[in-house]
Amino acid sequence: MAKTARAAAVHLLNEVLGEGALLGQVDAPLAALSPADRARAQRLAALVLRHVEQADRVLKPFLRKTPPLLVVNVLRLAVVELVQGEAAHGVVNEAVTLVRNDRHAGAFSGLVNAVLRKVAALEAPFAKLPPQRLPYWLRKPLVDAWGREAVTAMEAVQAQVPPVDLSVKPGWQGDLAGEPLPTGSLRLASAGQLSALPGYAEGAWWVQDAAAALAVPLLAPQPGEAVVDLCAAPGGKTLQLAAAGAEVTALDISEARLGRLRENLARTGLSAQVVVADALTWQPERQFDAILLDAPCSATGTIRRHPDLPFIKDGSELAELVPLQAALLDRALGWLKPGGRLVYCTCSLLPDEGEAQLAAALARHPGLRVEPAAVPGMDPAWLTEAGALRLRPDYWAGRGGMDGFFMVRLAR
Ligand SMILES: C[S@@+](CC[C@H](N)C(=O)[O-])C[C@H]1O[C@@H](n2cnc3c(N)ncnc32)[C@H](O)[C@@H]1O
Repeated sequence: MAKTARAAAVHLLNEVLGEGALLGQVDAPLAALSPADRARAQRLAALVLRHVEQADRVLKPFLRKTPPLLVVNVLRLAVVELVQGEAAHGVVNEAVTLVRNDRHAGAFSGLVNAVLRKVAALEAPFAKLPPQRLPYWLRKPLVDAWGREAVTAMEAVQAQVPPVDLSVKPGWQGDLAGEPLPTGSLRLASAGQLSALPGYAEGAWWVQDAAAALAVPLLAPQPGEAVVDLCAAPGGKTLQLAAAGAEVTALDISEARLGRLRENLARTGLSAQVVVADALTWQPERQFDAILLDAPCSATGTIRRHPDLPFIKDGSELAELVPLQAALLDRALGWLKPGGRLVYCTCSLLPDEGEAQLAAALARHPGLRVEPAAVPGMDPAWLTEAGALRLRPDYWAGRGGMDGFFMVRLAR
């Protein structure tokens, strides 16, 4: 069992890079740690995942053969910490101890010591290296869609620790230091312990990426309107809909994820009717003024917040996701009242889950039309030719970027 944050970080890396586990779903290595050390372990693991490629390039000249994964991950963590300016003796000593204490890797402790002393003597070892590249299966379609320069800019943003964005309940007068973004979110440069911030206990705000927060303004829910949020959990968009005064039905197939949605509603004092169901078979008893379909997707727009994704996904799930998105959209369109509107969105950078999905839906549904996107604070450059919003991590790069999203408002 890991006794220090660094040891736990190495175990987390072993699970992600060796077993293909999602970083957020690995708990065992964290079990014996204090909350502060758990957070540090997760932060360190995420930091390494943002720089695996550079760390490996720095290490390569010093390794004749590739050591076992645990040793490699100890070395990667140490390199990244040295680059961050951590004191060399502490970093090197703990790396050596971690390896020495491992039953299978103990013999490599001398190598670790020798390699890290050489790395510690280098000046700014990452300075001339490009940001970590996305894997080929993802990079290729992104370069085809957005161009090489844009993809490099996305990779540069994905290498940075992202800021924390909050959606604040309308009318809250509390005092929270942060950068008010043009679209209404509040951006915190360094969040620290969120639950200690003003307004947390009274549920005055919730964490939600600034790009994710645009789908609800695009739908523009009105007080008293009947709105269904399909694929609602964990509920960031449900909270926005409820805060706008809509009568919200929040549906999701996952009971576990809806548990988090219920907690979020309870903390913020907002209300919604919660339904556990498969949207492909659910039969609503009414039609809706507005529908939000935040469809399951590759989540490739969220890599800046989830640097583990490029290492565990291979694009194979798209073969199921793309038809599922189309089926959900076809079904949801049938639940709109005459004159109603639907927002379809995905946190994906891939046109197959966005622009192409829209074009196919317009071809399948004669009479369906796009209502060109207009949300407060939006940059006209985000608008596609078809009238949808294409949001990318490299937008607002100087401010810390935003998650990648596609969103479109449809009516018929
Ligand atoms: C992108 S996430 C939704 C995020 C959420 N809208 C938010 O803002 O917090 C997609 C959700 O779709 C749900 N989902 C996947 N397939 C579904 C289906 N057939 N019916 C209903 N929900 C589904 C997943 O459980 C997941 O919670």
